[in-house]
Amino acid sequence: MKTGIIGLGKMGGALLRGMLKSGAVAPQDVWVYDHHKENMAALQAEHPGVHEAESEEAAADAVEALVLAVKPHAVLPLISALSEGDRELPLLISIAAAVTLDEMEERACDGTRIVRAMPNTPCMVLSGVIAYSPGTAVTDEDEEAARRLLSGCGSVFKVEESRMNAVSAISGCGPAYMFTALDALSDAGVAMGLPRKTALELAAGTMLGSALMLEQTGEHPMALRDAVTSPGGTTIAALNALDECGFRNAWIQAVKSAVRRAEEMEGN
Ligand SMILES: NC(=O)C1=CN([C@@H]2O[C@H](COP(=O)(O)OP(=O)(O)OC[C@H]3O[C@@H](n4cnc5c(N)ncnc54)[C@H](OP(=O)(O)O)[C@@H]3O)[C@@H](O)[C@H]2O)C=CC1
Ligand SMILES: O=C(O)[C@@H]1CCC=N1
Repeated sequence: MKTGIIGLGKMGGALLRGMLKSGAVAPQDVWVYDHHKENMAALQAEHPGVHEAESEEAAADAVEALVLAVKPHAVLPLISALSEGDRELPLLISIAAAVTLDEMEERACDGTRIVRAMPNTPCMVLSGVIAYSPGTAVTDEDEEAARRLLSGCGSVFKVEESRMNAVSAISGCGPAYMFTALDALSDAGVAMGLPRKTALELAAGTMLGSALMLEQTGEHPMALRDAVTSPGGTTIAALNALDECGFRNAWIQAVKSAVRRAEEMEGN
């Protein structure tokens, strides 16, 4: 399917690279547009054949599906601009946090098909998590097309739009929590005398392995945790210290803060 993307920043770049790497789209079927020429040049160097559109409108005219990967405050003005002259738009996939389907549909011509999605940066390595909600004009065929495109980059989940801020706070922002946890754990290793590189490799390998183990065994995380925790041993001492430092509460407060921030951003 001919696919476009407007905004080739951190998330748009990660998503498109994932789609290209997985073969969900072929380079010659891709049109990109970003204010920053260097973003397009970098992508074209990696994936020769990708077309550089002359403008946002040109990208929209060239494709069957168009991903809007601009910052949240830029999404509605972009949809208004694209809709000028009653242009019939391709299937739009917006990945902006805190911009609702209602707001987007209001800016577009009647019948514009819009999917709201929330990906995360691991899409770049085909291990993303992508949630989506279809807008009112989206057909089953559109939904299937969007799923096909996105599923090249990772696991795709359909969610109620009312859940999108919570999803965003878990999986959209989640890589930032994981990287912070990895840095903290490797710092701890360095504090205990390990070389930085070794500490980070141990921490990252452990995070990856634990996530795979959870996925592949289907066990509850606490059952898997118990298997590590020897009575009177070292793990329970560490877990006790995490509890004393408010570890679980810190995660809950982090997610609540992200949701609150998304609510503040909505309508702005
Ligand atoms: N980063 C992430 O992990 C995630 C981000 N998102 C969402 O993805 C969207 C993009 O985020 P992110 O990639 O981090 O942001 P970036 O700022 O890295 O990327 C946005 C890019 O789009 C460009 N741009 C803005 N407006 C236009 C326009 N009208 N035409 C062409 N290019 C334009 C920007 O240029 P300029 O800087 O000049 O405006 C910039 O290069 C946001 O809405 C965010 O909520 C969703 C999930 C995860
Ligand atoms: O920080 C943000 O607002 C965006 C949305 C989810 C991840 N990054």
